[in-house]
Amino acid sequence: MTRAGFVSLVGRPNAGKSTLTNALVGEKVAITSARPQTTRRVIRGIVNREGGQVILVDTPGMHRPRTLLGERLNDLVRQTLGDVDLVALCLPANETLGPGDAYLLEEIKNSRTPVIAIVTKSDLVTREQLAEHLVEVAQFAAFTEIIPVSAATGDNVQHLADVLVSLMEESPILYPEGETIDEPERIVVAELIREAALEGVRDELPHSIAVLVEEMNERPQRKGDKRPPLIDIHADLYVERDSQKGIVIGAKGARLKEVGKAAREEIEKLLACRVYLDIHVRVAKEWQRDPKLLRRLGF
Ligand SMILES: Nc1nc2c(ncn2[C@@H]2O[C@H](COP(=O)(O)OP(=O)(O)OP(=O)(O)O)[C@@H](O)[C@H]2O)c(=O)[nH]1
Repeated sequence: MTRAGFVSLVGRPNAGKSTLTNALVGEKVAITSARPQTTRRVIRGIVNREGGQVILVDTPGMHRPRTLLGERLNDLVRQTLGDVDLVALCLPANETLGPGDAYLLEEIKNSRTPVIAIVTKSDLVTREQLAEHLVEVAQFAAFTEIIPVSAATGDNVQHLADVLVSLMEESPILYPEGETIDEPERIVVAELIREAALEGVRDELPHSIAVLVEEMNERPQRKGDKRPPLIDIHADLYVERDSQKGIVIGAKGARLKEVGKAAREEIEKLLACRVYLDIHVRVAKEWQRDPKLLRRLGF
């Protein structure tokens, strides 16, 4: 008999949730970033082990809602918590426990879902510091399990995967094996473009970029052509102000060209195909407060 179920990784911004999701799934599905609050969508990865399967839900970082977007994010987090079999609270080994963690823990308790602690980024501290941190975490709440892990070095990642599976209910596997992404490709592609567009200009454009993939079509291939299929992708990149449009495009379009190249390479890796990528930069004033546009952007 196998075990299977849904697990939600939660934690304050930058706790290492996306990186850990990638390490567990073994493929780039969630978008990692050196900056907080970039994971805007619930992206699932599927972990297959001998004993069963865990479907990972990567939740956005919790933060105080400032805009409509923020409110939706927090709704999403709450909705996710009640919907899963297990919540794993990610607590970075190199940071002290804080009010943010207490707030999250309270939210999890309200959802009545079982909770374990994952102490992330274990490679960033000494063994002594890690031991001290584990004691602190044990005193913080009655976790079913506390597991230290490093997504960067891979240390303990496989053990964590086994523990997650062992905590699931007995169940047949929920998704066919080999399937690793439970997310429309367009959304993942949009995230890769957004990530490339933010590279190097995060301070100037904190949360002001959104990407919508308008079209994604495979070109008919000539008979006998052995190359990977070619996919045409047309995407709109939304900024809030004209000045931001200038930043994204750069002098004579140089920066947008680089963004397009970086995004294209990532998309080609992900989809194992060739990509023709066309990005249009548009100004949508206050898009974060526009419910209609937010809905179109998938929030
Ligand atoms: N040294 C080290 N760095 C890590 C590890 N895991 C994540 N990081 C780094 O920590 C930063 C944040 O990681 P993310 O995975 O984006 O964090 P997140 O919790 O998904 O962040 P949000 O999207 O803001 O919610 C990135 O710069 C990662 O490279 C780890 O195991 N070791």
